[in-house]
Amino acid sequence: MIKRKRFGQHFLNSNSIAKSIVSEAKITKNDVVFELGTGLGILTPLLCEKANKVISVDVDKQLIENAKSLFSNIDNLVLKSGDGFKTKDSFSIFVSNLPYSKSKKAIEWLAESSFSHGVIMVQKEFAEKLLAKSSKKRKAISVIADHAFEIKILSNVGKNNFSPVPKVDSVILEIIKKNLMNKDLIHTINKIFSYRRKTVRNILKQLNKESVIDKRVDDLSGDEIINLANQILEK
Ligand SMILES: C[S@@+](CC[C@H](N)C(=O)[O-])C[C@H]1O[C@@H](n2cnc3c(N)ncnc32)[C@H](O)[C@@H]1O
Repeated sequence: MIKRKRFGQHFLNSNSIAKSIVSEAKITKNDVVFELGTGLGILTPLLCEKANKVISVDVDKQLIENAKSLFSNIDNLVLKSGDGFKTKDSFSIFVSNLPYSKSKKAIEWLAESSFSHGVIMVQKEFAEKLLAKSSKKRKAISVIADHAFEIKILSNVGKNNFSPVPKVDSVILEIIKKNLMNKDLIHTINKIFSYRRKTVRNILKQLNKESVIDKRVDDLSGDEIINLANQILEK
């Protein structure tokens, strides 16, 4: 099977890590689990054992065909090929070893989606960005993630647990939904960070609004950035 780099196809090869991801997801028989990226299906049957229903999507048709024949005897599994970020399905728990190039998109999409909690595997550097506390390291995605979720590091995963071996190590995170965000708010937070050297007064002036605050974006707390974004969005 050809592994396609552009789809982030580094498959987990450790059954014990797969088991611990599924156990950390705290799935009950009332839950609908959404798995983004079926891959070779290391997590999929384990999720089905715990859940009422599992919807597993992979952008790679070949992988879905493969999973359909492997898991034809599992009756609470729905396999779909396509872009998982375009799903209209509702779910209570999200589980994914994310394709790393789509991590930012995944966090923004999850911030807009209504669900209870999830377990995700991300590149170590991306996890550090999400959890960055100092304003220098903080990015728009750190503020979005902090507003949308409570995030806990569950464990570190070395690169040798994947085939083919990627260049980077990974981290497993628990994400618990705190606030539902909309597209406009997410877009505005990203916009604010494109002006990070400017003061609040100057940012708002540019948008025909007023403020007496002379602090720069880097000097604002996460909550202050959310408030500023909401002020910008006010009609
Ligand atoms: C890091 S692999 C993980 C696969 C498997 N869950 C595992 O743990 O080994 C990421 C998977 O996501 C799939 N993928 C990439 N972009 C996607 C998208 N937009 N929607 C659904 N699946 C996607 C890739 O084809 C790949 O199978």
